[in-house]
Amino acid sequence: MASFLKATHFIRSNNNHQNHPFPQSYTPRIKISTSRKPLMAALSATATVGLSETFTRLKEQGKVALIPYITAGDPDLATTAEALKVLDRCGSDIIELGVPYSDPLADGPVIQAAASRSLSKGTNFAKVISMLEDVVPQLSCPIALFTYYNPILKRGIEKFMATVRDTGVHGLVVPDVPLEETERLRKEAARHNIELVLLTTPTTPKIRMKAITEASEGFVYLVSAVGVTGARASVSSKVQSLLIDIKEATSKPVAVGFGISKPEHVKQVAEWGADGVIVGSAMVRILGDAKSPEEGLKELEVFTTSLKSALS
Ligand SMILES: O=P(O)(O)OC[C@@H](O)[C@@H](O)c1c[nH]c2ccccc12
Repeated sequence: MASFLKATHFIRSNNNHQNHPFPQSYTPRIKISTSRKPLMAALSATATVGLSETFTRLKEQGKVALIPYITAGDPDLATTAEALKVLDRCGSDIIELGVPYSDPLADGPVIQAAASRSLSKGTNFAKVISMLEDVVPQLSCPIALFTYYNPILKRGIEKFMATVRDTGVHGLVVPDVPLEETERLRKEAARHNIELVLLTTPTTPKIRMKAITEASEGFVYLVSAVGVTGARASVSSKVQSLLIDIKEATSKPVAVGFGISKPEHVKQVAEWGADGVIVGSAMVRILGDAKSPEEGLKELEVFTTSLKSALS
C-alpha cells in the first residue's frame, strides 16, 4: 500500500502543475530518471496483433476506425458485457473499456458519475477481468483497456500486464503517466504483447509530441481539446492543424478523442485526416441515462450505427 501511494505521489509531484491530467504531454520540471536497460529484448517479443494491425487493415480499405469508449460496470458488468457485443456488432473497430477509478482526474462529469456508480455497485479490477475472459473470445474487434496508473502500480506492473494479456486484451491507455515514466510500462506491455497507447494534447510542445509519437504503440491518441472528457458542441478546428503536425512527426495511426459526440463530428474529424475517432462520454451517457439496461443497449446500437455510417 505505502509503496504505491508513494509512487503515485512521486509522479504527480514532479509535474509542472499539480494533478495535470496529461503528464505525458508536457515537460516536467525535474527530469525523472529512467531505466537504461535496452528495450531490444522486449521489443523482439512483440508480435503485435490488435490495434496497429487493425489500423493497417482499415488503411488498406481507405477507412477510419470507430473507437467507442464505455466505463465497465455501469449500470452493471452484465450490461457492459452485452454493450461490448453490441458495439462490436455495430462495426466498432476497437473498443476502449474503462476500468472505474475513484479519482478520475482527466474525466468530466459524465464519466466520473459512471465510474462512481460502477464502484458503488462493487465493480473492481478482478471482476472486470473475469467479465472480459468471458466476452473477449466472442468479439471480433480488439479491446484497449483504459485505466489510471494507480491500479496498475497496486498490482505490480508485470502482474497487471500478464493478467490483462491473459484475457486477450490487446491495448492499454493510461493517461496519468508522464512520458519519462512510461518506459517501464512500455517494456512490460511489449513483453506481454500489449500495445501501450500514449496521448498528446493541443498544448504539447512539438518536440515532446514527436517523442510521444515515437513511444506510442498501436496508435497515437490526440486529445482534441484542453480540459476533461465530455461531449462538446463542436470539435475545435485546431484539430486539423494538430493532425498535420502529428502526421509530419509520425507515420503511426492517429485517433482523435474528447468531445466527439455526433455523426457530424466523426465525419469532420475523418475529413481532417484522422485514422480513428474515439467517442466516450456520449456512449457512457446513453447507458447511464437509460430507463433500463435493455433500453440503454438498444439506444447504444442506434447511436453506434449512426456513427459508423458517418464513416462510410
Ligand atoms: O468522453 P469523450 O469526450 O468522448 O472523450 C473520450 C474518452 O471518453 C476516453 O478516451 C477517455 C475516458 N477517460 C479518459 C481520460 C483521459 C483520456 C481519455 C479518456
